[in-house]
Amino acid sequence: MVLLGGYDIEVKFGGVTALRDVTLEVLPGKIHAIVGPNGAGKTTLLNVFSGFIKPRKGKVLYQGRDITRIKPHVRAKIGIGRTFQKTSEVFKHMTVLEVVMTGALASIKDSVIDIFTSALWHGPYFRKEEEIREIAEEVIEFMELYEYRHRIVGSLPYGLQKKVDVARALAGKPKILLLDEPMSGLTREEREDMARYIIEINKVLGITVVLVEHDLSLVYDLADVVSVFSFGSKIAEGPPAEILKSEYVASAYMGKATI
Ligand SMILES: Nc1ncnc2c1ncn2[C@@H]1O[C@H](COP(=O)(O)OP(=O)(O)OP(=O)(O)O)[C@@H](O)[C@H]1O
Repeated sequence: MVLLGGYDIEVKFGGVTALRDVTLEVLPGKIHAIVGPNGAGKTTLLNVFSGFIKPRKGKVLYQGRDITRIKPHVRAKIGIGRTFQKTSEVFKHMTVLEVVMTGALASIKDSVIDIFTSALWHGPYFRKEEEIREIAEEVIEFMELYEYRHRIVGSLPYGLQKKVDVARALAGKPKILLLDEPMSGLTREEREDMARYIIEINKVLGITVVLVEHDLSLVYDLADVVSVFSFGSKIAEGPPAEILKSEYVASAYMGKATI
């Protein structure tokens, strides 16, 4: 059964068609990479999956349910987590622990902490905060961020900021994690480190991963399936060993290195 699927998706920004009749199905347990040149529509598709962009046409199904009109925070609650290309300005001023705790809020059943209730009776409020902190601490441990947990995110090197964003998304206990270029701007060593976490997230935690990535050699090593986008359309899909060697795909990259 398909875990998350977009069907005949069309997105336009003014005169620009960012996605044209795109259908993409993500199977559970896989690492599904999305590649393509700049402006191909990769981030737009992640935004459609996570609910930040509503498609003009088409629908999004999650575990067989139509979620096309469901808001991003609700999608996070039902198991669709995501990271962003850039760390948000808000998160930059918070500590690592605080940022990861905001992610954990999504995994708590009733995450709206009711100030009124907490003023009357401290029990539920503190239990929830404790639960949130526990989830955050677990994820911080998993991502090996312990020594940085009280550091302000904006003061950390870029590679660590990317790790914090992955940790924030993981704390929401997603069933599927949408990673938007988690390795861009990282050093070779940091990229290898991030690749290791992605494998662990998938194999150890059992989380399905959708990975938007420019580095084709990493995709070759990591992904079970790769979808290639060009000018808003999906032009190829299949196992990386087959797809990334095709002449057609190479020409879509217009001279960019393939494997
Ligand atoms: N908010 C927006 N307003 C206007 N145009 C947009 C917006 N977001 C994306 N676009 C346009 O839609 C097209 C697809 O963009 P998108 O960011 O999805 O591509 P991408 O494949 O993720 O590229 P990159 O690899 O550079 O991140 C591009 O032409 C882009 O300029």
